[in-house]
This record gives sequence, structure tokens and C-alpha cells, in this order.
Amino acid sequence: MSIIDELKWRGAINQQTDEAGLSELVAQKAVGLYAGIDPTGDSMHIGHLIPFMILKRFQLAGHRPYIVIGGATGSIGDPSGKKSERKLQTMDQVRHNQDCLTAQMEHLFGQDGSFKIVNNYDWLSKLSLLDFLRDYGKLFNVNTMLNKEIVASRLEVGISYTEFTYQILQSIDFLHLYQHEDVQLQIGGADQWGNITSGIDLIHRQEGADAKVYGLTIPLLLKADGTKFGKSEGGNVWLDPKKTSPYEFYQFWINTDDRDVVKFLKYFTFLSQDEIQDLATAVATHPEKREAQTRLAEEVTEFVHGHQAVVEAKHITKALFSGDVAALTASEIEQGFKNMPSVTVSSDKQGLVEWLVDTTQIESSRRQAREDITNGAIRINGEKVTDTNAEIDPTSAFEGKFVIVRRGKKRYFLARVQ
Ligand SMILES: N[C@@H](Cc1ccc(O)cc1)C(=O)O
Repeated sequence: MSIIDELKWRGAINQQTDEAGLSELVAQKAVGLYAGIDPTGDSMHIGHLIPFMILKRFQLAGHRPYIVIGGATGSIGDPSGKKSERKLQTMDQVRHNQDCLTAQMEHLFGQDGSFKIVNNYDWLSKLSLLDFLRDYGKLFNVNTMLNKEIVASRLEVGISYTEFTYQILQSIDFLHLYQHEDVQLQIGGADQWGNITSGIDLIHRQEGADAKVYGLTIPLLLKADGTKFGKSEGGNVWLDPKKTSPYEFYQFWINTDDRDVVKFLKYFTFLSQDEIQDLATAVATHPEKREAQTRLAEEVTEFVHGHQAVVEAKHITKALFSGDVAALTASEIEQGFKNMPSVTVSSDKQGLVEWLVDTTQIESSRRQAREDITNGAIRINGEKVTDTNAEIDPTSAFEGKFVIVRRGKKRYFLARVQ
């Protein structure tokens, strides 16, 4: 199956400039292709991953992917998909974000040198205003620019000259990569259509109408329940493990709706058509086993955070489910309890009843605390405690750093020992 047919099967093609031409090209040679990202934040989230997973698929099929980090374009701001003017970032912010994204991209894609990461600041910052106007401005027709969906939809609210110019900068990137790296295809989200076709026009004007360049966009990912893809209760799902721990990341995928899971497997994993077909059958016949969700969570977590993160995430999930938390490591506790109620306590020993009521306020009264203890509803560090006279030593487990309390079947509390 050709890479284009594969993308179609994965539901990953929204629009193409010349389907037949591109299919012919990818059959002939190792094609240079690119997608860009602007450093508007210091981490990617899972929505950003989509075009780059597609570059990766091209790479696996023997093609030559490039990632453009938009050190220059990020300092301007793409109006695509934005209802109002963006606030300019300071150049320090742009540089910081650009360094963070570059490191993230290198970690995900850049290890073997077959993925090139470049920064458009390197060529766009060298253009003088006069060169810009004389060499490029002349090749852009204001009417055409105004008619681009992005600009047209913004005319009522208004758009600054700066953001209006954005499409020219992205077009120069495509031209630059075409001239210097033989890049012939640009990929982006559905909102990038205007910028991509504008680059193709520029290349045709500059290099001749027979220059073979193509554009392909990816559909906006929609969930069956109509809500936006990629948000969890805590907001965006980040690739930076400090913002979204690998365990939370794993949980996000595990919680995928049955109606979405096959679509996500096609978008976010490198599993084959046969494997995904088997998982689709599993969802249809035994949805309660959640095999497809588990596989999705394993695959994506491994791709982004590595194998050890999957092992830890599964370990945490299992321990929290069974209540057998004693075997968790300190790092697993940090991840697994990030969003659970927590208190800070001293390392002093104390009667358990007082500790549950006065120190941690896990229990609302001594009477309730005694009742819960007698009923076997209280577990400390995974162990059931039924003696109302028991004493607690907060430093007795987890390197003296944590106490895990479970009340009833599911309610966990974390005490951090100071
Ligand atoms: N405009 C793209 C990012 C980008 C930047 C430079 C490019 O050459 C290509 C793409 C976006 O906002 O998603």
C-alpha cells in the first residue's frame, strides 16, 4: 500500500493540492517534506503531535522529513484559526520556547539523523525589509491574500499588517526548503491550507509553473461526543512530563471512548492495518475488556515517554485499583497522586485517630474515625488497620516521604512528610 493510500485509510487526509501528482511523486523517489510548528508555548500537547506523526510515517516509508521550528514566524503569530489578534511574545519568550520545542522534537524524532530539524529564524531573520518587499512582496497579490479564508474571516474584527504578512513568511519557508533541501511537500492541520497553497503559488511564480510542489492537510480531529480532542479534566495533555506526568498521559488514552478508539489508533500509533482491525473487532465484541484502549495507551505512552514509563504507569494503575500500594516507588507516588487530595504532615508519631482527624482532616470526627477503623475501612500504606489505639509513624514507608491513606474502597489521600 502506498503511503498516500495508508494516510487515506487512517482518515488522515483532509485536502490535497494534486492527488495524482503527489501519488506519482512518492512512488518515484525519496521525497523531501515538511511541517512546521511555532514556539507559542514551551511544550507540545498531543494535538501538535498529529502532523509530525505523519512525517514519521513518511520517514518509515523511506522519505525525507523536515521539521521547521518557527523561531521567526512564532515572533509574528499565525492568524490561522484565531478569532482575534494575538498578543506578541517577547523575543526572550520565543527563544525559550523554541529551545524547549527543539529539545522535545529531537527527543521524539531526531535521534537517527534521518529527521532534520531546522529553524526559520536562520533564514527569515537575515532578510532586510527592502529585500523582502522587492524579492517576495512583488510576487504576492493583495486580492489573493485577502481572499484566503484566514484573512477573510478576520476582516470584520480586523487584522494587523503584521499578522496579514504571516502567510508570506510561511511561503518563504517552503520556497527556501524547496531550493535548498529539495522539499516538495508541506503538511499541516486543516487550518494551514491557506498558508500552504500560498507557498506553492510563490514557488510557481519564482521557479516556474512546472515546479513540482504539493500540499496536504489533515482533518481536525473530532470526538464522538462533540467535545474537543486532547483535553483532560486538567486541561491540555502535554508532552512535557513535568506538565502531564506519564501516568496521567497513559490514563488519558486509557479513558478513550469506545466510539473514538479505532480512529485514535489510526492517528496515533504505528500499528498495522491488521492489528488495528483485530482491535476494532475486540471493541465490538468485548468492549468491557478495553483491549483497544490499553493498546492505544501503551503505544502512545511508549512513543512519547519510553518503555519504562509504560511499565510505571501500568504499575500505578494496578496498585491504585487493587489497593496494593505498598510496592509503589516514590516517583510512582508523585505521578499517581498528583491530582488526589493531599496534606503536608510532620514526621512525628501520633495516635492514628488523632492523626486522621486533627492532623490530616481525612476524618471529620473521632467517632467517625473509630467507626471506620473498626469496620476495616482504613488502610495505611496498603495495610488494613483495625485497632483504634494504633499509632502512626509517618516515616515508616516510602523512604519516609509519604503516607498513603485509603478510606473505603476508592478514596485515596496522600500525606507528604516534611
Ligand atoms: N503556521 C504553522 C506553523 C508553521 C510555521 C512555519 C512554517 O514554515 C510552517 C508552519 C502553525 O501555526 O501551525
